Amino acid sequence: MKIAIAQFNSIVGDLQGNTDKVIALATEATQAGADILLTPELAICGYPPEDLLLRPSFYQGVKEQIGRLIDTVDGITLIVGHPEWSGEERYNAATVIRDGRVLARYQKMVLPNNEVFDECRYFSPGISPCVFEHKNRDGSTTQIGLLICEDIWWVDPASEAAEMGAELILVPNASPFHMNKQGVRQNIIQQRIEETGLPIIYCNMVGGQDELVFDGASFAMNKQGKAVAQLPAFREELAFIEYSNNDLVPSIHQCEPLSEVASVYEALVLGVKDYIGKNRFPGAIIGLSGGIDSALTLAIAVDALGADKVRAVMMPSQYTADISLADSRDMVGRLGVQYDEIAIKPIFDEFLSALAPQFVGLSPDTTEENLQARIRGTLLMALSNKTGRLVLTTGNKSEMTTGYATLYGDMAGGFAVLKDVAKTLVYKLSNYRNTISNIIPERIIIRPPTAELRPDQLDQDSLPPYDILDAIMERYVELNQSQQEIIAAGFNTADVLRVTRLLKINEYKRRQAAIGVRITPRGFGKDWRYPITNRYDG
Ligand SMILES: Nc1ncnc2c1ncn2[C@@H]1O[C@H](COP(=O)(O)OP(=O)(O)OC[C@H]2O[C@@H]([n+]3cccc(C(=O)O)c3)[C@H](O)[C@@H]2O)[C@@H](O)[C@H]1O
Ligand SMILES: Nc1ncnc2c1ncn2[C@@H]1O[C@H](COP(=O)(O)OP(=O)(O)OP(=O)(O)O)[C@@H](O)[C@H]1O
Repeated sequence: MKIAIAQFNSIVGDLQGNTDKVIALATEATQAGADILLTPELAICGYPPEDLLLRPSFYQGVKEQIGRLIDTVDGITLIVGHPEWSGEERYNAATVIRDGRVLARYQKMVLPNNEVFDECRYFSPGISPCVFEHKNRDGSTTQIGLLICEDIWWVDPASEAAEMGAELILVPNASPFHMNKQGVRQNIIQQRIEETGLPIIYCNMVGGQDELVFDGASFAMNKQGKAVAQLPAFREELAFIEYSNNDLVPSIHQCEPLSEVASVYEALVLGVKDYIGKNRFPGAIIGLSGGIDSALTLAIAVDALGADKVRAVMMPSQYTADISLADSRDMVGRLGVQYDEIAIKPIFDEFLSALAPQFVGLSPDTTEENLQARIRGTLLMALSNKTGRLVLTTGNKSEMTTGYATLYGDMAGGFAVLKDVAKTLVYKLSNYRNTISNIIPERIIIRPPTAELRPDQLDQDSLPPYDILDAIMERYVELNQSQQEIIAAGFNTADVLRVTRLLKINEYKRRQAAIGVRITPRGFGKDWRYPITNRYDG
């Protein structure tokens, strides 16, 4: 038996387009001699469809596409995921289609409702395992167990399928990327294999969907828990795996895993590519400052979209150092992107003179700093309106944590590329990208970070050193540790209180921030729901 795994990039809500893709993949797999085609979770509607799942008409559209698949797909057993409205209940389902009829339908039994998942809002859990019979070409049969994504993270669904006689388990998935996720998945599958003694094929979707990036990286493991196939991460692939003598046979698909920094870089590139592409923007615009955040954002945008779709704008003020201008020119020269320089001093001076009567007797403070950031934001948004291109914001996770960014200033824009990337990781990613080709000038990487909003300003004057800030942030935000636990781990009390206080008082900024790619187990997106009005310290 030859099983095809289609790790493909669906678009949420594009019922017809996704179904067209499944039909094309089924044709290709049939021509290659495959007996079964396994596609990802909810392949027909994309994942996560969120509140589209509350609309009855959505299910009607899905039903029509399933009808098309039943009528069209021929000569192969197709396993396809879709939402199902049955009686009073909605399910996360997968249907097995063969020769113009439905062979089996499975309703996901374990619904994830943590991290970025909220499937209990939409679906009821299924109650029956699904094992269907596959007729082999030699007349023998194989019993196949079908589970969906979260099911395989728990003991019972796989064990129940095994008890019902399954000889092989197939799992469609929509499992989003975060750092170190693939190792976790492989361990989980190995545990299920140990418990059931059955080989497992894990087919994951690939592509960006708003803040989530799905990395694909589908794989298959034999009865010994040994990988017999490993598909690539972050790109589509149709792969074939043989099942014979009651086990999966080693295949030619053996992709080496990416390093952690490479996988984060690829996730950011795919996240930008799909957000811009799937939302049909003609390109992107970035404010380029000569600092590392905008330099890395520019590199990612060019890798995602191509140089011809990216435009960089340098907007010097009286505080802009000569090296900031020189390094910006150097970088755009290396990349070949369209580059403009717009001086903001005349505009800044006009604002200050308009406000002079109101500011009499008041000394300069962050007001003037923020004005500069807001002038830049206004100019970038004007270019966005005129060209249709999306402004990419450049703030990183350390800045999002501490509120070190200006509302309607450098926070103005549609997609925050580095929103979940700590500043220390910004450096690692920049160095990594330069190992592929040297596009970020060295001085941008080694100079101390500065907002250049007043004379001789350095980030480190306002914030703890980034290695300390980032470590406290990870413990508090991602690991849910308390202030006391972080202090007990050896961090300076004043630093811990400062970072956690800044985090708390800047919740309002995060609520108004653009979405961005999630690359950690806990980003400031779907999985971060803190109250703004909040008296809790701890
Ligand atoms: N709880 C709340 N709910 C709703 N709104 C609230 C609020 N608290 C304040 N606000 C509003 O927000 C305003 C303050 O926010 P905002 O105007 O953004 O200004 P603010 O946070 O005071 O200042 C921006 C900070 O970011 C730094 N910065 C700016 C630009 C770039 C960079 C960089 O290096 O990347 C750093 C800058 O040096 C400064 O320290 C208040 O005036 C008030 O109107
Ligand atoms: N002179 C400038 N020209 C164009 N854009 C700018 C300029 N200064 C700041 N920006 C925009 O505002 C963002 C915030 O930058 P700022 O320099 O204040 O802090 P930063 O966090 O150190 O960022 P970076 O490392 O990119 O400089 C920049 O990433 C850039 O997009």
